[in-house]
Amino acid sequence: MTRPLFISYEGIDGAGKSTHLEATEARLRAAGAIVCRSREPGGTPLAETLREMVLNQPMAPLTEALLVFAARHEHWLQVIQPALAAGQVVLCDRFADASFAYQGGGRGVAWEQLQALEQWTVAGRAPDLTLWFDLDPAEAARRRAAARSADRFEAEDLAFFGRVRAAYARRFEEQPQRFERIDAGQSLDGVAAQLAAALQRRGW
Ligand SMILES: Nc1ncnc2c1ncn2[C@@H]1O[C@H](COP(=O)(O)OP(=O)(O)O)[C@@H](O)[C@H]1O
Ligand SMILES: Cc1cn([C@H]2C[C@H](O)[C@@H](COP(=O)(O)OP(=O)(O)O)O2)c(=O)[nH]c1=O
Repeated sequence: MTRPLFISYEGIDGAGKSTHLEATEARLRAAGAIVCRSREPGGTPLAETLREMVLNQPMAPLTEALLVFAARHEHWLQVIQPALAAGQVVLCDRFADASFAYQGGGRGVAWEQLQALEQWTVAGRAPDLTLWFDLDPAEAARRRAAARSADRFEAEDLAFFGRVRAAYARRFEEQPQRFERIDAGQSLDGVAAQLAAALQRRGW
């Protein structure tokens, strides 16, 4: 595989994105791809600094939205665009859908404002494929509690994650051709099989 490809991983915290990123990376490398793996917020030194602020410091919802899109602009210019231009496959742990889900659904920032920021920062460019790990917030909270201590987002309640999940569903409905919805409530093997099938459906 030599054509450029941009894949994002999305879902509420604890849905299993990080667990399955590696398997997809191995599959694509085995198919001959040069893989650029990254994450948001982050992926450049400045964007990682912004990530620390967003994950740890209290701030207004709009400030949060401006910072995640500022980090995305840096990441887009310095990492994603050059990798795609070089014919690489970009695997990104979250992208703009996360801002619609968390800052839009979770915090209540207007959808139109987020759409304007998306145009400003990445010229509205969306991933070629978004793997949406969809999971019930209560199950996600159980998995997180067993795995790690919470940051500013992970400390939010079930109602917050219910709104985040609903906003992911809205993005899914707005751009269905770009998404593959993964039932993340299944076993590890079940989720892996869904991922493999999703990539195969698209010829990857
Ligand atoms: N399908 C699954 N069934 C049970 N536990 C899972 C499953 N997928 C992931 N986990 C566990 O849930 C926790 C959160 O997974 P993680 O990949 O870190 O989620 P995310 O990156 O989406 O926040 C980890 O401890 C992981 O081992
Ligand atoms: C990219 C992005 C992430 N986030 C949040 C969602 C996550 O709670 C957090 C970091 O994402 P993530 O990397 O999934 O966290 P972890 O390292 O715990 O696996 O940032 C936003 O609120 N807006 C955004 O635009």
